[in-house]
Amino acid sequence: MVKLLDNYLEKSERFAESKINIPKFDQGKVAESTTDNPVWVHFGGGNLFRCFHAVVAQDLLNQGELNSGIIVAETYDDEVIEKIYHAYDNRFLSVTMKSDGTFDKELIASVSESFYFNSENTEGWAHLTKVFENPSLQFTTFSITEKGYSLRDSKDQLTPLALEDMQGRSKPKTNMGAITYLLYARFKAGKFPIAMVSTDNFSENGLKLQEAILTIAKAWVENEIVEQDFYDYLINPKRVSFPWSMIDRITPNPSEKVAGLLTADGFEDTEILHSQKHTNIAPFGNTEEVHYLVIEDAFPNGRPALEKAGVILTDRETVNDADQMKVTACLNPLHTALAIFGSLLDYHSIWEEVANPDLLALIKNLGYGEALPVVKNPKIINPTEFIDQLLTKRLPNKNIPDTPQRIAADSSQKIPVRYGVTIGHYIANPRFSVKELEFIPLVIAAWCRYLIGINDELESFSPSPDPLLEELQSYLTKVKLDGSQKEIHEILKPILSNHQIFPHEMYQTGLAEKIETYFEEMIQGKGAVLATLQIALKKHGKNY
Ligand SMILES: NC(=O)c1ccc[n+]([C@@H]2O[C@H](COP(=O)([O-])OP(=O)(O)OC[C@H]3O[C@@H](n4cnc5c(N)ncnc54)[C@H](O)[C@@H]3O)[C@@H](O)[C@H]2O)c1
Ligand SMILES: O=P(O)(O)OC[C@@H](O)[C@@H](O)[C@H](O)[C@H](O)CO
Repeated sequence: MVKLLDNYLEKSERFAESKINIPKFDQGKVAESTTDNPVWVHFGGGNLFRCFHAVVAQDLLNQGELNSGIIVAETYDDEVIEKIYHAYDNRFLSVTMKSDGTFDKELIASVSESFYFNSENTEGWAHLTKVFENPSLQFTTFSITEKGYSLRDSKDQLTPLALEDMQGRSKPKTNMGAITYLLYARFKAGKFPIAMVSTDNFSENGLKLQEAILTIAKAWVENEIVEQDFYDYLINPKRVSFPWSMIDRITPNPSEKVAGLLTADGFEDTEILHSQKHTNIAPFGNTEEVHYLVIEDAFPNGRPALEKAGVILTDRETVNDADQMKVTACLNPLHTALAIFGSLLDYHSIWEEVANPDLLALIKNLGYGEALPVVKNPKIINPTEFIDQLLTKRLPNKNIPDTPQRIAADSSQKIPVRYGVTIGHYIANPRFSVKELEFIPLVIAAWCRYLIGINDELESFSPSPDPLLEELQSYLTKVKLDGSQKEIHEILKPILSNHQIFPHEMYQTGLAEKIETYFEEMIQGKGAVLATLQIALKKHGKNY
C-alpha cells in the first residue's frame, strides 16, 4: 500500500506499482521558496481547487515554469485545513475518471502552505498579512462559491456583518472585508500590484469581486478609517486587477465508490470527511477529463506561463462570451435542471438521469432550444459543439459519480445567473419574445416545488443546503399536494418577486403566470411533476 505521506521521491517505484504519477519536484524545496517568494494564494481549498488549480500549478512546477507553491487560505471551514490539508502535509491524490472506465492518478504536492484565515485566528491572519505584504505575490484565485462574495441579504440589504465590517478594519467578519484588509496591508507595504482572480461559476465574476471589495473600501474611506489613496490603488488596473474568468470541470464530491477502487489499487488514504459545515472532501479528489479555464490576461505583477498548463489567456470580452456560453446557456442551466428534477424524481446520479429520455429531452430543449439562440459565440469554443460534447460524452460518463443533490446546493444563488441572463436576452432582443420560453419557467416551477421538500412519490427528502432555504420554505409550508391547493399566486408571489433571485420583473414579463400554472400542475398528487414535464415536452418540445 502507498500513502500520501510516503516519500514519493525515494519510493517512486511503489507509486508506479499503484499507477500513481508523482511530482517531478521536491515539495520541501518548493515550500522553502514559497516562504521567501510567494506567488500564488488561493481562497477556498475545496474539491474544484484540488482537482484543477492545484493540478495546473503542479504541471507548471514539473515544467520548471513555477518555483513556488500555492498558499491555500480557507476563510470558511477550519476543519478542512486541519483534517485534510495539515494531516496530509498539504498533499492529495487527483483522480481523473475517463469514460472508458479507467482512472489517471496523480499525487499532487503543489500546495506549500495552508491556513484557516479568519480574524479570530491569529496565526493564519498574521501569516496571510505577511504574504500580502510581499512584493513577489502575483495573484490570488478564489473558489469560495457564489455566496462567499455576498455582502447583501435576500432583500438586497447589506447584512449586519457587512455593515459592521464597513465601520472598522481591524477584525473583518465577512470574506470580502477580510480580503480588503489584506489588500490594505499590501497597499501600506508599498502599493505593490496584484491580480485578484475569481474562478467561481457566475457571469462577470471579476466584476462581482471588485464591486464587493470596493463597497468595503469606499466605506472605510468615508468613515476616515483609511486614506483615499487606498481606494485609488484599488481602482487602478495597473495596481490591482480583477480579471474575469470561465472555469469548467465537473468535479463531484469525493465518492465512496472511487475510494473503494483506490484501496483496491493499493492506495491507503481514502477516508472521506463530511465536515460540520457540510464540506465533503477527502485525501483524494475525483474529476472529469474535459476541462476549460479561460482567464482575462490582466496580471499587473506578472504571472507564471499559465498557458503552458492549458489555461487560455485572452481579453475580457472573449472571457465573458465563453463564460456566458457555459454558465448561462450550455452547461450550468442544464445541470441545475437535472439537479431539481433529479431531486424530485429521486435520482442520485447524473448519468442515470440523462439515460431517462424525458430528462434528456428537457435539457436538450433548454440548451439547444432556449439558450443557444440568444448566446454569443465566444469563438474560442464552439457553443453547439460544447453542448454536443456535454450531452454525448460528459454527462453520460458512468464513471463520474456526480449527483443532483450536489448541484442543487445554493440554487437560490445560481438561478439569477443560470436562467436570469437568458431571460434578460429574450427581453432585450426584439427578435425574440420572452413569451416563447417554456422550459425555463418549467424548471423554475419545479424549483419552487422542490423547495417543499417532498418528492414526486410524495415522500419527504432534505433539500440541499442553501442560504435562503429556510426563508423560501416558510412561504410554502402550507402547500397541499393533493390538487386542492388554491391561491397559488399568493403563495409564489414573494418568491417570484424577489429581485435577488429574479433580477427581471417576472410578473411583467408574463413568466410568473407560466411558472404558477406549471407549479399548480405539479401539485396535483403523486407523479404530477413527471406528468407536467411529459406534457410540456409533448406540447412544446422539439426533437434535437
Ligand atoms: N465542482 C465543480 O464541478 C465546479 C466546476 C466549476 C466551478 N466551480 C465553482 O467552484 C466553487 C466551489 O466548488 P467546489 O467543488 O470546490 O465545492 P466544495 O464544496 O468542494 O468547496 C467549496 C469551497 O468553498 C468554501 N466555502 C463555502 N462556503 C463559503 C463561504 N460562505 N465563504 C467562504 N468560503 C466558502 C468551502 O470552505 C470550500 O473551500 C463552486 O461554487 C463553483 O462556483 C465548481
Ligand atoms: O459548483 P456550483 O455549485 O456552482 O454548481 C454545481 C455544478 O453545476 C457545477 O459545479 C458544475 O459541475 C461545473 O460548473 C462544471 O464546470
